[in-house]
Amino acid sequence: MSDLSESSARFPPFGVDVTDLSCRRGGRMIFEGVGFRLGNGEAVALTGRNGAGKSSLIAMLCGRLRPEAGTIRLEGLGETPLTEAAHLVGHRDGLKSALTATENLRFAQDLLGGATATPEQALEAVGLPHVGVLPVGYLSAGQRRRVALARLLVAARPIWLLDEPAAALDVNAQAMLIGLMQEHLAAGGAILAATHGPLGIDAARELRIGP
Ligand SMILES: Nc1ncnc2c1ncn2[C@@H]1O[C@H](COP(=O)(O)OP(=O)(O)OP(=O)(O)O)[C@@H](O)[C@H]1O
Repeated sequence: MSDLSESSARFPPFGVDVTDLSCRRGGRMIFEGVGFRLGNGEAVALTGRNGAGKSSLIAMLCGRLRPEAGTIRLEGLGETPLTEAAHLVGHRDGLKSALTATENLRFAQDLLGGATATPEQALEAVGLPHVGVLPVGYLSAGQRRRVALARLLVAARPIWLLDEPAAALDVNAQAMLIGLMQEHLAAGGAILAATHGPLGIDAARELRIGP
């Protein structure tokens, strides 16, 4: 696996401030009064039982779901909105099955801007140096997840929002993911990750939502 630390961005000081956030879906209150702050070098492990609202909270941070109440503010990055400061690796990987892994990553790079690693470097970093030419539809679940994670590396964004990022990953790939998260934190990035297991980042704070 290649070391991307030399190409990692150094992110300027920033903070995401979430205050008194409530979520209602399908007419039902999912959570209320959630608040936290996330800044440079910080990781939050978002936990809670199935249906507690973890994916919904991430969707709110991405601007895909409107909060019932509360505020989400990004400070320190000038006019950049949170939607452009954050990378999302969600439940659905968002990859196009007919395109190769390399093409998917090039597409993501063009879309997201802020190019850092090349698609080839990113695939090597996630332990997939040989699958770049295959349509993503041919890849295993764990390989697809690795390609989705490689998207984090082809465009520099300070905030990573990860929804169960270790899903489908084998033990080696879980260690790779922890390494990528550590490099991102060391570069001054921040991570909020919904997880049902340990995140593998010692300094991560836990934010538990729901009952
Ligand atoms: N589009 C929707 N319309 C109505 N209710 C929804 C919708 N999407 C999700 N919900 C409900 O919102 C609640 C929270 O769902 P969410 O996916 O955020 O939970 P989660 O904590 O991520 O769960 P899991 O651990 O199972 O992934 C659930 O009760 C779910 O059924």
